[in-house]
Amino acid sequence: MALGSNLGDSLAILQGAIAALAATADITVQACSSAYKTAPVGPPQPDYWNACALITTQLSPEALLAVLLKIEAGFGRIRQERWGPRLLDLDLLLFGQQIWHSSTLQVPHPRMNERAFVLAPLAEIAADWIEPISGQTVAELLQQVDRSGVQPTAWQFEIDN
Ligand SMILES: Nc1ncnc2c1ncn2[C@@H]1O[C@H](COP(=O)(O)OP(=O)(O)OP(=O)(O)O)[C@@H](O)[C@H]1O
Ligand SMILES: Nc1nc2c(c(=O)[nH]1)N=C(CO)CN2
Repeated sequence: MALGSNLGDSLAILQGAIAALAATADITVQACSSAYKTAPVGPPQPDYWNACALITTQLSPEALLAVLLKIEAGFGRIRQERWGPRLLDLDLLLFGQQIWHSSTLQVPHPRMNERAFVLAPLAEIAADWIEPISGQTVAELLQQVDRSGVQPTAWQFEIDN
């Protein structure tokens, strides 16, 4: 899954979101990318901090989405404009090789293949994962996008399940 924040103390918020996931029953955080500083895609807004986390869960994709939305709300996520700045954004990218299409949930995330701010951190922890619609690995997808707006950093997140 993808984490993003461009309001408030973003690194602390992302760390808090990881801790909230680890503290959720039925969710184990297996790995986390380092933090990436990324230029905003979409309306002019502050730079983002982005990361990706690899989790295992017993939850269904829909139940997992509900957890993500609850954690976002817990950090004061106020939905103003689409693609506008936010304290915390949690997106489900892949759920194994499953493909989901409902009114509230599309997996794989429909815009992940064009987003260097997603693919760069994701390739750090899941380079060999296959995106089931294109059949390509995360590493291959990353090769196909412009990474100029994505800056890796040495910032590591703590994981304590
Ligand atoms: N894979 C997914 N991960 C997270 N939310 C999803 C997913 N698929 C659909 N959604 C739906 O998207 C809704 C809007 O999410 P949000 O406003 O955060 O979009 P966004 O993050 O601004 O834009 P984008 O979807 O391009 O990242 C959520 O309430 C959720 O119901
Ligand atoms: N750099 C960057 N740009 C974005 C991001 C994000 O996480 N990082 N999220 C968006 C809406 O999901 C829109 N634009």
